[in-house]
Order: sequence, then structure tokens, then C-alpha cells
Amino acid sequence: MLYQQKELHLKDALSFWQSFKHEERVFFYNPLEQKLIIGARRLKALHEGASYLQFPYVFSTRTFFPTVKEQKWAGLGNETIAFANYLVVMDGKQILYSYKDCFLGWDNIQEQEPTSRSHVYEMMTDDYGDWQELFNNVQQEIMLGKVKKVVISREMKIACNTSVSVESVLKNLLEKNPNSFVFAYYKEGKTFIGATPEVLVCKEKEQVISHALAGTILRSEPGQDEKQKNLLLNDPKNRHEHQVVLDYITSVMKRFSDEVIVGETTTLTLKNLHHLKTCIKAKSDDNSSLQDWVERLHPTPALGGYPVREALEIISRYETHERGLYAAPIGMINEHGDGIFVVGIRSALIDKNMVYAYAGCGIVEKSECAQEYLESNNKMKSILESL
Ligand SMILES: C=C(O[C@@H]1C=C(C(=O)O)C=C[C@H]1O)C(=O)O
Repeated sequence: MLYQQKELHLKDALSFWQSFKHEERVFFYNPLEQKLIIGARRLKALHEGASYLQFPYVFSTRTFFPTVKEQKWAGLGNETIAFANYLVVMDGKQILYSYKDCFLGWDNIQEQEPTSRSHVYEMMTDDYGDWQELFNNVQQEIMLGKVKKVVISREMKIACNTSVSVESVLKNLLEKNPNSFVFAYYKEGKTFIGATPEVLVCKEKEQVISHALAGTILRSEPGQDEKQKNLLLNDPKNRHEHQVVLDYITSVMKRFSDEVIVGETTTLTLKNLHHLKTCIKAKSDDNSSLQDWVERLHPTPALGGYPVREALEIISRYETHERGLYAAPIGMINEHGDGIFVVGIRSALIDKNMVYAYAGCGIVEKSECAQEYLESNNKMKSILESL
């Protein structure tokens, strides 16, 4: 590996992120390993099939749909990038990796206390009418028997009275969402950011794991958690929504693996919601890479619908905003090609003072319009509460 290594002792790892102002950067916190990786300053983009052996990590994304049209998503995603500098924080240690000629210099990594700021903002969209229309169109397609489930989403436009402080949003997301993967990708003035609870796939040697995460109930008061979780576990509509995702992931894995183990369905508790969750493990065939598994699994019916192709066609016909990196695979891969891809939900695109926040819900035959709208509002809270 052509990187120099050194231990750092920053009071707050976000100082590293802040030291590379205006440069392309990625932030990826994995709560399962309690590991933070920050990559800063693009070294190069890697072509498909390239070896990653020279790099501590590479960052990889692909937009939800293969192409994007809107200017606001231009240049974001559909790349695998090696950075010149990485800060890796784990087990109380901060290790800096710097590519040989691109070393920033110790003096340039300054201790900067990132402060939480409260942004004053105004919602520019009150979209219940649009939601109703989208919901009705999709439910019609379900009634006609064309699809069983479609995941529809909203884009909420939020105008802040100053430029958004990405550091502050990151700090808040980390503090308020301890069970989520907190990520940010900054490029050319725009940041895609979020706190997602959902793993698309992770791979370690020959073991591959995916999570079916679908089915949601609101988290009312903490004292009500057990009651709410039981309601969710026993609710036929939510179990059906979940089963569609679980069956799909299991069937894809079985196409490529003789050993697939489906775990028990449990609940995942987040700040404002509970979800149904099932882990599915498989033994990967020797020749498959992590990215092959992403290609096979994305988009699962947790983000697209079922049957997948028909659901995607319905989404592109009726949703009026572009998804870009929302609900898309976002991954961190190590030198051996192993790593993790999460899906970019509970997320937003930040461009100066504008925030485009996204949230969606799985719609099945028995879904109710107002209830799903409320659910999407609760999903939006991850972003709103971090502003
Ligand atoms: C689509 C989103 O979330 C997905 C939809 C869920 C549901 O409909 O129950 C639950 C978790 C996610 O798989 C989102 O947060 O935007």
C-alpha cells in the first residue's frame, strides 16, 4: 500500500472533515463496528474490476436509477473512488492514511470544534395533494394486479436562511441516530447526507449478509416500545410488506448460493420508528465480488417494489422528483474487496441554503393514504431534526 500511516489525536474526528473544505470528501460511520471512515481529496476513480489492493478503502455509489437527468444530481454517484487521505476511527484510535505525494501536512489538520447549529428554515412544499395523487395511481396499479408492492417517495424542499453547516448536520445525525449508518458525500458544493438504518449487503470473505428491513410503526413514547413492537410484529399488513422483501432477497441469494440461512424476524428501534428486520446470510460463490451482490440485489422491494421491473416502471411514471442517490447503494470497500453497502434513505441533498429531503413508504393493497403520509413524515424527521 502506498499510503503513509500515522496515529492522530484529534478531539473530534470531524476536524479532519473540516480541514478539507471545498474538497471532495466522504464520511461513513458504521454503527455495527462502531467504525468511522473519512476519505478526503480524490486520488482517482477506479474502473470496474480494478484491484483495490493499493488503497485502504474505496467509496462506491450508484444512483437509484442507472441515469440521472436533473442538474441537481449531476456528477454525483455511479463511481468508485479512491481518496488520497483517510482517517479511520475505531477502538478509540484514529489512524491517518495519506497517499505518498498527496500528504496534506500535519499543520493543515487543525483542531476545529464543530458546533451544533440550529438552522432557521422554511418548508417550501406542502405536498399532501401530490402524495394523494401518487398514492392513488399506485394503488390502482396494485388493484389491477400489475404489482404487489411499490415504494413511493416524497421530496421535501426546505430553504434555510443561511448556507447549511454540513458539519453541524453530521454532528446532530450522529448524536440522534446511534443505530444508523451516518454518511455524507461532498462534491463540488453539494452534499448528499443521511442516517440510514438499512444494509443492502455486506461481505466478508465468503460470507454475505443482507437485511430485509420493511414494515414500520411509529415510536410514540419510550414506555410504549414493547407494545408498539408487538403490534408491529403481529400486524398482517406490515408482515406482508416485510415478507415480500424477505422472499425476494432470499430467492436472489439462493440463485447464487447453496447455503442461505434466513434469520428470525425481529424489530429495529430507531429514534422515531420501529421497523421489522430479518437478516439473511449466504455463502458467496468464489468469483462473486461485493459489487456483484449489489448488482443482484439492488433495488430490493424495500426501496423499489415487487415485481421489481414493473414497480420501477411505475415509480418512474408517477414520481415527479428524481431519486438520484436517494435509496441508492452507498458503499465502503476495503483493500480485499470486502465491505458494506447501505441504502441512502433518511437522506437529503444539501446545496448551499437548500435542502432536498427524501422519504418513502412501501404501498401494498391494504395501505392507507393518510397513514403512509404520516409514516413518511416520521422518516423525514431524521433530516429535519438534524437541521
Ligand atoms: C423508503 C424508505 O424506507 C423503507 C420503507 C419502509 C416501509 O415502508 O416500512 C421501511 C424501511 C425502508 O426499507 C425511506 O425511509 O425513505
